[in-house]
Amino acid sequence: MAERLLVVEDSKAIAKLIEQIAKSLGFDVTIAYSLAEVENILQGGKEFFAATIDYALPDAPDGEAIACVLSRGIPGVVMTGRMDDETRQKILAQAVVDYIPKENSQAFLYLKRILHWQLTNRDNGILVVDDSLAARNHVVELLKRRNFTVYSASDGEKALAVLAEHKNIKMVITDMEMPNMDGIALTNEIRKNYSRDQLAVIGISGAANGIHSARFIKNGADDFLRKPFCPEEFYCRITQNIENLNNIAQIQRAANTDYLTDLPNRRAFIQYAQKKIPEYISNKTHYCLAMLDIDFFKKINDTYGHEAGDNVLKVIALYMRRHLSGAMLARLGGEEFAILTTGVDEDQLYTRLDDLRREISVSQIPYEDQQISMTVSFGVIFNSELALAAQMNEADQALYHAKENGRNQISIAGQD
Ligand SMILES: Nc1nc2c(ncn2[C@@H]2O[C@H](COP(=O)(O)OP(=O)(O)OP(=O)(O)O)[C@@H](O)[C@H]2O)c(=O)[nH]1
Repeated sequence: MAERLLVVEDSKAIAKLIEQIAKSLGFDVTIAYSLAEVENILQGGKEFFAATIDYALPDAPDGEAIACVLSRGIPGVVMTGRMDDETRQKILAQAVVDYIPKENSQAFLYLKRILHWQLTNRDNGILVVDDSLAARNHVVELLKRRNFTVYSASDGEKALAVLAEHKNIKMVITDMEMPNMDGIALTNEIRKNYSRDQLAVIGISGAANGIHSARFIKNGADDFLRKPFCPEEFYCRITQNIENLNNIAQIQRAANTDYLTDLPNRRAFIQYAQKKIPEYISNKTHYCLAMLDIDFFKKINDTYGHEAGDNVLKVIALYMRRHLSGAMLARLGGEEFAILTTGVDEDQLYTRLDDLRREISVSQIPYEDQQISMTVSFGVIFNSELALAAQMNEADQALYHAKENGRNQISIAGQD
């Protein structure tokens, strides 16, 4: 269900603009043009995910609407035409998500980013580590305002336990001096298991000189904040580090994914298989590595066109996902796919592959006013202790035999 945004704004033109921005992010929008309307709407009992609040309204010239909205527990972003320091201080003294000076069109682009973050930040876990309850609570409260999922710990040792338990944590904000394990030791421990691509660490210290910031960074932290810090600086650093991580994750995903089928690509398959196969061997887990190749795919392209061929590749990927959930499925390139999967025994693994083969062989893919039929062949190797490259080679040889023997069948490596 769409989240609801309350837009408090006396200018109809600006309210319309904010409404458009919010709708582009999927919000339902309610507009209030005055404080009286805000009170009226809030009495109606509707739930609001967040609000944008114009600082000056005809019946609330001095920011009175801010307190009214915040008192209902609605996170508020203040929009203001005033740029003076007194107004800024007055706004920041309240628990607002942010304030945006309405200087130019950049203000509305920034508002869009803020609203987007409010929606997506809940997927980002942040762990706050500080032995001082008051300091910890202050940081936790700032993060909650921005809708992050927040965890806390009172020292480095407890922090490591929380981190191990919650896989959604993307950032650790740690104080320097703490009993049991201080911030530097914690950062060091974290870096033994989590790379900077996976987890950001921000150090905090009250020390007047810069010695701690340098130590934090040299021990693997990504950034540093000196106490006391103002909320604006805090949010800028948090957001920048989280955005960096998300950008890296996006790039990594793109580098490991086949654009057409959205399956892992060859590189991702090899990386995964190289890690998993030794585990299967040492745990004596039954597994197989299989190559799947579409039969006479060139003919499908030649008969129906390349676009129809692309569609066939996508459908094959769908069938694979449906039949082999939990398996590593990849498109190696062209019309060749790879499967790495575990099972109860060889028979069960074989049956699952054969079910997939059979379903594909009776399926028909509608294309324009025609139906495309297709079959696939498999080469498979079971429970091999060979190196990955050799196993892939064996499975390829078996696939070659399946093709030679008439296609639409499974050929097992090592069997004639
Ligand atoms: N539509 C489409 N075609 C592709 C893509 N990648 C490779 N192909 C085509 O896949 C076809 C593969 O042809 P062949 O290697 O001769 O194999 P085949 O026709 O399936 O014959 P067998 O494998 O022997 O059954 C070629 O025509 C490629 O152009 C793709 O991403 N999309």
